[in-house]
Amino acid sequence: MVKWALERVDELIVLIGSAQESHTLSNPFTAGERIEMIKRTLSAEGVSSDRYYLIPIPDVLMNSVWVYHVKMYVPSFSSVIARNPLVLRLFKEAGNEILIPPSFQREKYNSTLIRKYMITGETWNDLVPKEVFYFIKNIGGEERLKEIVGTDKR
Ligand SMILES: Nc1ncnc2c1ncn2[C@@H]1O[C@H](COP(=O)(O)OP(=O)(O)OP(=O)(O)O)[C@@H](O)[C@H]1O
Ligand SMILES: NC(=O)c1ccc[n+]([C@@H]2O[C@H](COP(=O)(O)O)[C@@H](O)[C@H]2O)c1
Repeated sequence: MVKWALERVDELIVLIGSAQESHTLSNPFTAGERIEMIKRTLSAEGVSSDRYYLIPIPDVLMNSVWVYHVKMYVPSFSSVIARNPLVLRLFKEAGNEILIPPSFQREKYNSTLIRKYMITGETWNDLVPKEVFYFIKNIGGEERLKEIVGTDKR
């Protein structure tokens, strides 16, 4: 997705959404951990860090003010790249230009499914970049998820 975007824009701002969340089933990793995973992957892929920013954005309770909240955290930008329907809707209503990237085998690369595999012990190493796989292994990510959902056997 980042490579697709960088073919179309000079500089990319990657938002780390729901940045306040961690240690939950849907967002098991801290914003800082997510930043590390993305940075390690992009570095291994030869993407220069001069071309992107990684900016954590906590959620707000009111969708109608979210775009203005995002704008407070990021440098000025010319267009928005997203697939999430709510994100597209909110930026469109705020008058921003939208670019919708293609789906890259979304049925296979599905975070909800990958987290499920981490809990059930099914193979997930081929569903994430290897830098992400080793990072999650090293921080005990699978154990964290299993403990959160209460399936850890200890
Ligand atoms: N294979 C893909 N092709 C296109 N866009 C993708 C792909 N995978 C993720 N995305 C986009 O990247 C963003 C993050 O997706 P990701 O699956 O990591 O988290 P998510 O949308 O929170 O999913 P989940 O709810 O399963 O955790 C989403 O906007 C999604 O549309
Ligand atoms: N009101 C809000 O805080 C608000 C609104 C729209 C999107 N978001 C965030 O944007 C992100 C969108 O995620 P994906 O692009 O990964 O689907 C999520 O983290 C979501 O919580 C937050």
